[in-house]
Amino acid sequence: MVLTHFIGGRPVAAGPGFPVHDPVTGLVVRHVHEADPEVADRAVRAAREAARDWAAMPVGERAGWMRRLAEGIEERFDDLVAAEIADTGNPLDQTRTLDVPRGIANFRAFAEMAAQRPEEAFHLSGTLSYTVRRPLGVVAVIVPWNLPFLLMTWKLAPALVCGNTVVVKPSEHTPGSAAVFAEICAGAGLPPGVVNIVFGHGSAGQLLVEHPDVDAVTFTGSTRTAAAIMRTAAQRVKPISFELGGKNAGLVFEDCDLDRAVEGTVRSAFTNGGQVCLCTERMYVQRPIFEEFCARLAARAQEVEPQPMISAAHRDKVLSYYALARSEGAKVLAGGGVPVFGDHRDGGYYVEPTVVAGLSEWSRFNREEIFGPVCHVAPFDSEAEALDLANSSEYGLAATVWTTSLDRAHRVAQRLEAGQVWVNTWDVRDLRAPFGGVKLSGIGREGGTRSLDFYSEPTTITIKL
Ligand SMILES: NC(=O)c1ccc[n+]([C@@H]2O[C@H](COP(=O)([O-])OP(=O)(O)OC[C@H]3O[C@@H](n4cnc5c(N)ncnc54)[C@H](O)[C@@H]3O)[C@@H](O)[C@H]2O)c1
Ligand SMILES: N/C(=C\C=C\C=O)C(=O)O
Repeated sequence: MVLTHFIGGRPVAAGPGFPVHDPVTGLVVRHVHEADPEVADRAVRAAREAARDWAAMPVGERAGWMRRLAEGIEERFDDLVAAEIADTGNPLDQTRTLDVPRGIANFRAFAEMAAQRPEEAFHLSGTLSYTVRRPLGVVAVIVPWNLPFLLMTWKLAPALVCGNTVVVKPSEHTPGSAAVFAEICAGAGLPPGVVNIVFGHGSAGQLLVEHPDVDAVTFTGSTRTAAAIMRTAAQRVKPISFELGGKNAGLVFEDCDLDRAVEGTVRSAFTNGGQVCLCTERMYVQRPIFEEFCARLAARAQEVEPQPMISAAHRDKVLSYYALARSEGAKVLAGGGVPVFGDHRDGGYYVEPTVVAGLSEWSRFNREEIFGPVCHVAPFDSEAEALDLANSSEYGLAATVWTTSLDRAHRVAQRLEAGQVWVNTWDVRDLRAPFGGVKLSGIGREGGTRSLDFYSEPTTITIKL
């Protein structure tokens, strides 16, 4: 069975098929149709045809549709979990407690935020100005493979509730949960054409970005791809929202709760095999506790259950950084290679959770996003030095600070060049808060009213009273 596109509320089997591999075993888990220009155009046309009626629907009614989609996700929970695991090899626990539940949370959160959002009004010299908001129109939603369902629904919920229709292009590595979601949309009776899903590689995404009838692009993925999308979108000055790569820093001060700092770093460095844009790849530890922190993190890294990389190519990329570290004289405190299981997983794309030290700040290892279960640990002496080290990156997505000093927590967090700073915790997400990165980590913010601002355009109407 080849996964079909979902256009105008119906399955569409068109375009050549391509294989998707199970990262756990390396075996082919499914085949998917690749969208060609005709398929992409058909999907955009279906979205356009549905756009007027969907935009005209009162926001309260659209919020009701978001709640129905959340119910549909709940009803198909196990199918979504199975599809996500088949494509990503993610652990069952993570998929059941994070990946799929966040899909439900995304739809419910944006249903409430949109339905309750006030409009603005201003009195001035005998006039009243008020705002109304209109959707952008047809939005291309292009998403990556690392948290496929979470990230797709993070974009879909606000885009839809604001009255846009969408054409989604999931990653070529992880089509399964999007295909189940298509069935959920059809099962809920969502008006045909409101959600369209086309599969394929980057070229399929490019077809959407360049399509003249796509009004805006929302993208989560690598900074490199974003640059290509930006060049294409620039031809028609399309609004873009970018959630991109990171090279996130963690600052561990000597006054921290060391148990919490070590456990928090185990999570922030190794969750999802380090394949989360928010993961920490650069750790800076105040010198008095540097040796103890390294020893404890290295010991814990050896207890972490290895998780597969999404593909053989990505596994090889991560291993190339392990080799680079060794070639540059790094001290490998834990991991650094490929785990041997002696079972079916030996055909998969696994790497060892790894901790290294002793590399220059300017090593490629410490400058480039690796996107694997690995971090480098370096000492620092002063707070100012720690901030300079953390802020030296071209990226600025997230950071963590470990300290028991309230003054230091606020002072340091406010000086970090990042879109999100966690203090004594990691990856706690309030969906109402702005989310996104600075520098090479993104353009714009999503989350809360920021998402509603991106997915709709205000008109100011001024009336003589
Ligand atoms: N900031 C965030 O919230 C966030 C979240 C998850 C992942 N990421 C980043 O995503 C990257 C990993 O994901 P990835 O490897 O799938 O990224 P990627 O950029 O290779 O691909 C992302 C998506 O874009 C599509 N694509 C590729 N080339 C395209 C083009 N020229 N035009 C249109 N679409 C194109 C891909 O098919 C895929 O669907 C990492 O850099 C990670 O940091 C960021
Ligand atoms: N966008 C979000 C997470 C991004 C994860 C990056 O891999 C989210 O939690 O809403």
